Amino acid sequence: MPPKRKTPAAPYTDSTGTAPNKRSRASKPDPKATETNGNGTATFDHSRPEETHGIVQRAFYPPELSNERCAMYNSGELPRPLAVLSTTLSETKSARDSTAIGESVVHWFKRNLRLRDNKGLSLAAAKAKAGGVPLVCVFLVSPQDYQAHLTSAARVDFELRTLEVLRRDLGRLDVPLVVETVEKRRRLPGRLVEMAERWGAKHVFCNVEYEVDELRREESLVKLGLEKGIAFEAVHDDVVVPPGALVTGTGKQYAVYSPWFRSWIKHVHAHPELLKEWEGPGKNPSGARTKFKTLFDSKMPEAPENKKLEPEEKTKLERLWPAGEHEAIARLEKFLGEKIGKYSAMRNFPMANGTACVSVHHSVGTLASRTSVRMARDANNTKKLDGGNEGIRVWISEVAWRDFYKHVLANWPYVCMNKPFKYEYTNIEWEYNTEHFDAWCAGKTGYPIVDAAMRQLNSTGYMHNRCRMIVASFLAKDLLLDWRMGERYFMEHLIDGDFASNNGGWGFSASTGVDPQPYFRIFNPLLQSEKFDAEGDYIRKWVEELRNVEGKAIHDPYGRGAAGEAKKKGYPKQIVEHKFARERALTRYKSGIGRETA
Ligand SMILES: Cc1cc2nc3c(=O)[nH]c(=O)nc-3n(C[C@H](O)[C@H](O)[C@H](O)COP(=O)(O)OP(=O)(O)OC[C@H]3O[C@@H](n4cnc5c(N)ncnc54)[C@H](O)[C@@H]3O)c2cc1C
Repeated sequence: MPPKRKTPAAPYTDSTGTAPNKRSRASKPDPKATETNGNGTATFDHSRPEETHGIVQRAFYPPELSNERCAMYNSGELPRPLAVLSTTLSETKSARDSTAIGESVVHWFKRNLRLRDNKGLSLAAAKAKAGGVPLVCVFLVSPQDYQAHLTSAARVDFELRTLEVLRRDLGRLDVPLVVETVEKRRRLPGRLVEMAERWGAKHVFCNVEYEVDELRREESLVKLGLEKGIAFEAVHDDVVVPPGALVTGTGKQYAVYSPWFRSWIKHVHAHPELLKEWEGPGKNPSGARTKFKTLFDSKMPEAPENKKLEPEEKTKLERLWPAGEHEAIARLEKFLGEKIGKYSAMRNFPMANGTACVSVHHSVGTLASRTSVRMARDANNTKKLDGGNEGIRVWISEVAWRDFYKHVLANWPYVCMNKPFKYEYTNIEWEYNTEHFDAWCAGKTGYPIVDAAMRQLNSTGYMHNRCRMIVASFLAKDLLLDWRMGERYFMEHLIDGDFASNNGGWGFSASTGVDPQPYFRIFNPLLQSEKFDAEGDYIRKWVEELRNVEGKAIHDPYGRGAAGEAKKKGYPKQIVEHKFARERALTRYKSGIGRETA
């Protein structure tokens, strides 16, 4: 039975932020509605804030993991899901390798919605070609996965638009793309195997996803497949360097970015094949269209009801974020040709338009990070990842952050179970002030830079990286709200929502993640505003109430002589005072760390 709680479609406000932001209230689950989980058993614990505030989604998951179990993942007493999948793949290798070709080969698209440079697809196409059989492609829409993973309506829409492009491109090669909705997520592996059987396929390929649910699903598919005589292959594609490949001198996984990045560079230079471009699929044998006629004719499903955008939101996002891999490559080429040289100098200024804006493509997989890194390397005069053009070097190091957070996710899987990387920080006593949370969501905190950023997110599904850091720090440190509420809000609104990068970014900003900086590094929102939006243009763009405010008053209208104008336009006063909030955060963090788990 599907979970009862519905996550409403994310509304997109205009730049005034005055459109009713239903979303912020709706993000808090109705306790009554979550009494029943996906398995039909009542498990909601009203005494636990992480449940009442929708951080742990009991409709899909067990209660918050204990610190003791986190420690067991670290000590190896509990096996990591990626290790379990790898073991199953190696134990079944000979059985899979000796599986006969069948009548077709299947590629299962997930977050890799492109033909170009797609490892799983390339291997599937090569297998089909060698066996002289058609390639058949499939994408399964899973509404329960969208809910469990808090996928934003903007992203669902982007995915479906991308699938249209993919289907058109595959059709030109006489390759069918079947897109089908599977209502119950538990049914998904069985449905995929049924489809393969129906198409006479003995080989199914996909690219690995590193979230725990997905790794476990892939592992079950390897076993289930073999029971039915089907070889299921899951390969590394979403990262440049597969998780686990980089270890410290003492054989441990890196938990700090800088040494990890030096090791990443060395590894990629030593293994240039990691950046090789995977060949795209060729044309299917003649006869594929006749044999699979019904598959070519199948209809594209609509977004699930609770993930539908309003028509005007849809039109706006289509214009802002055109879908498909051709658009992704065009954006990347434009950035490499025109902007990358100044990336290092401009990347921190939200109004500078100095970044690539390709995160949605990396996230949905219309662009492989491998492709991005290779193309940037080739544009460098050293033809290497380091040295040469500073902008290129720095941009590659930013794309590498994406790999880094996937490695963190694979190596510390409890970050995917609502626990912070520093799990001992679970015990910090957070505020669960819903008025503050709602003000943050709606961009009405009285801190113009925070409000501008939140309104950019609510309006476009995107926020500049510097602003993501500012608003995340503000939520966790100034409002002292449980950072996981902010993490959730981001996932429900970002078009580029990616679990690993989002969780990593929030952990970094809340000092609960893989950041060697201590918790007492607290952003001052006013100083951040003055430094990164010195003229206030970003604020004026997004906070309509302050459009007429001139000079330095834009950063703090009530404190710098623009109170009359701000009040007249209905702009709120600061909901907390930074100095007080900073001291409160320092005290709470200090006393929370080391406290015994409840
Ligand atoms: C609190 C917080 C939450 C975030 N949530 C997400 C998220 O859900 N999805 C997401 O893709 N990024 C996330 N980021 C990272 C970053 O903000 C975006 O990737 C970036 O703003 C995308 O813009 P761009 O494509 O112009 O980036 P560019 O600066 O051009 O960088 C190129 C690419 O490198 C990768 N990248 C850059 N910075 C980071 C980073 N800090 N972490 C991981 N990858 C990075 C992205 O894939 C990006 O497209 C988050 C950061 C923070 C601080």
